[in-house]
Amino acid sequence: MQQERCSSSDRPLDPGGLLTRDAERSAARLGCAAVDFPVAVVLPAGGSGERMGLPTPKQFCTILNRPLISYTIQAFERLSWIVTVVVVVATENHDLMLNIVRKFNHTKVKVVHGGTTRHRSIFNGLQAFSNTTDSLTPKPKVVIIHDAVRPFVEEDLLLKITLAAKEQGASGAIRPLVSTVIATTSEGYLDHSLERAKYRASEMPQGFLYDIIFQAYQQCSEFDFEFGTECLHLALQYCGTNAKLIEGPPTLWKVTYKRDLAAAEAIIKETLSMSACIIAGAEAEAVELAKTLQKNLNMMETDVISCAKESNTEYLSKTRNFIHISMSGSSFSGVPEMVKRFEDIGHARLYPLVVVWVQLNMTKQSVDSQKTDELTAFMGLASEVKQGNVLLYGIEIDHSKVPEQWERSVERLTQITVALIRDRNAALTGQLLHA
Ligand SMILES: Nc1ccn([C@@H]2O[C@H](COP(=O)(O)OP(=O)(O)OP(=O)(O)O)[C@@H](O)[C@H]2O)c(=O)n1
Ligand SMILES: O=P(O)(O)OC[C@@H](O)[C@@H](O)[C@@H](O)CO
Repeated sequence: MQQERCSSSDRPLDPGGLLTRDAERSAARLGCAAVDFPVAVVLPAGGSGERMGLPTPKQFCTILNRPLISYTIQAFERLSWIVTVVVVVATENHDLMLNIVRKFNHTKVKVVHGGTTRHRSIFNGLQAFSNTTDSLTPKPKVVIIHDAVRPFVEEDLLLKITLAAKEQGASGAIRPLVSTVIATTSEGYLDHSLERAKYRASEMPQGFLYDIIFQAYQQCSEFDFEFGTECLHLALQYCGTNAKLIEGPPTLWKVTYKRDLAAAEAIIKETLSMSACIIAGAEAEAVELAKTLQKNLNMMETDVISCAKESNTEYLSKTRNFIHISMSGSSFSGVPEMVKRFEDIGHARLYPLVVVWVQLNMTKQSVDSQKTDELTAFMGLASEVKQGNVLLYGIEIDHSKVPEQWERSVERLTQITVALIRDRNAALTGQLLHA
């Protein structure tokens, strides 16, 4: 079958690195040689998240059943030129962090203990590389320091930060200020305001020649350790190294308050919903419905394939949303087979997959015991595959010879499908909705 896809030139950037695979593509895009020196990462994650106001430290709060820190780790781990990711956690969270490393197969991670402040935690992280006997933490040429609660960091920016740190000794991401900065008097009145255009917000990631930032931390004062918040300042004050500043995208923000967690979830769901694979089978009516659905799903990048066989593995690994169109009467036997293939390639390890099973009824369906049995079996299958992080939904649509009726049904099918893919709500799995 001719594979067809909708164009999606306005496709948003991939802020969480959820879809892009390797920095070499970005290196090529940036026109720069791939990184040919060792680069490591330190993710300070030893805080308690007081401003989040939740019992769980924000770095361990989950989005789609996965801790926030795992998204941040993945944003670095997927890059072939990053050797090690040192995660710095509070002692009491050591085992929790090791469980996350195991569950999500974070192979480049080394866990070390944090300190009472962010600077102390970062220094502890840097010291992990000074123990050269450990093969997992060889001393890097450049070290990237990045708050563990900033899950969205793109390959392109990381390359720019790394190459600038190599050349200049230090580099940091910045963003325009949204609010004006003012100085207050001790009585709580306005003393003066700063000219906003002259200032920027210091964000993460930041990059350093390892020797420079390690030396700065070795020299810095107790006051810096206790009250400081800026690594770039330490490099300048103690090593005379002036950081190159690089403007980053809006998605660099730090998850600090509850609203930030909701925003992060929305961005992740939006990123996961940008594409879909429609499996149509061979029946003419199913193929026709697949093509109409593809046309209607013009906000997504879609492929239509005949069946989820090995030969189409490339499609199965490219998206996390699958719409399986079956003629009524055919059981959903294709679903377990497809889910097994997902398991074999570990496709649902990091993100929940959505399978929308569309049943195209060519004749009016009677609600009888057979139908009830079918529904019960479908709910059972949905419950089973959910264990493998696959969300299985059902939609049935009655074929109609009346064009207007059929068009309305297909429109409803489109809307329900988009809603299920976007929301990934586990509570609706196993249901057989009606378009
Ligand atoms: N002693 C500390 C304090 C903070 N951090 C980390 O530094 C990053 C940025 O700090 P912040 O947003 O202030 O985190 P918290 O200190 O946890 O937040 P709060 O100030 O609201 O308690 C976070 O990933 C946090 O886990 C750390 O590693 N060690
Ligand atoms: O002060 P907090 O610990 O809340 O957050 C740390 C931030 O200040 C820091 O990540 C950036 O400003 C870059 O230095």
